[in-house]
Amino acid sequence: MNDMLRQPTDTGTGIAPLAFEAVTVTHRGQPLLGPLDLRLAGCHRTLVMGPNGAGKSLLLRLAHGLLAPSAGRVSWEGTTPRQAMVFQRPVLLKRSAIDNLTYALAVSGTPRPERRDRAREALARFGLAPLEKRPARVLSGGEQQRLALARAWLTRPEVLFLDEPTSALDPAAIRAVEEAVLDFHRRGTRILMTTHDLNQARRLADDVVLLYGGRLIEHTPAERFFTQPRTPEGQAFLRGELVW
Ligand SMILES: Nc1ncnc2c1ncn2[C@@H]1O[C@H](COP(=O)(O)OP(=O)(O)OP(=O)(O)O)[C@@H](O)[C@H]1O
Repeated sequence: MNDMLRQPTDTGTGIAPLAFEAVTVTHRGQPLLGPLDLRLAGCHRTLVMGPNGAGKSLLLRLAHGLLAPSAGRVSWEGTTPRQAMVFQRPVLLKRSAIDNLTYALAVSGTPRPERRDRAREALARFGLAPLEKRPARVLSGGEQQRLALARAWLTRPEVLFLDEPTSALDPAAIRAVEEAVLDFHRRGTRILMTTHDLNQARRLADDVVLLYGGRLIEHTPAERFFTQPRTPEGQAFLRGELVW
């Protein structure tokens, strides 16, 4: 095939859109989320915001396929992309930092001779080189989060989900996570991330999804959301007045 005609692989433009259609989640007959419709396309950084209990984590878990909707449909409009998810409290194996990474590489089919070098590169990239032999579970919160990001980095996800990845971190660690998010995006990864931090959302978002009481209130370009939110709920949220 002529190279000029080939779809670029590093811009994220080829990532299948993700569609939520009339999606609801109920628990013992009680509605938790929806019904909601949402479509995420392109290679954007979408920040999901809303008060405690609004349904942000549910939305991410649905998107990543960790939870099935009670009704409606969550589907990729095309080839299901490679995905990774980073949680507020990282889920790490009871092994050394480097072994957490070589294990992920083994699972993703990387030949054994390449694994250690690639894991070391990722550790260095996330400032963890001196800690490679340390048990992952004794790392500090910020170090664990960087290890989780390093692991995600190695799998070259086309879509990265992050659920409140910085809520327990100090300012330097928060900055490291935000820089990593920008690096993923520069490499062509679509980002879907929840946060409670308005300033963080201002720094990172291309567009904002606002949830409130399990309902999708608005999905708005960031520039517009932070200056002229479309809804009264959006306006109240920015004033810090939207509570559960
Ligand atoms: N497995 C579950 N069983 C029952 N209820 C659940 C379950 N998971 C979530 N919920 C409820 O669904 C609602 C939305 O939860 P979710 O975790 O998505 O909120 P959130 O917006 O991420 O909140 P926070 O900002 O506090 O993390 C909450 O009322 C929660 O109690």
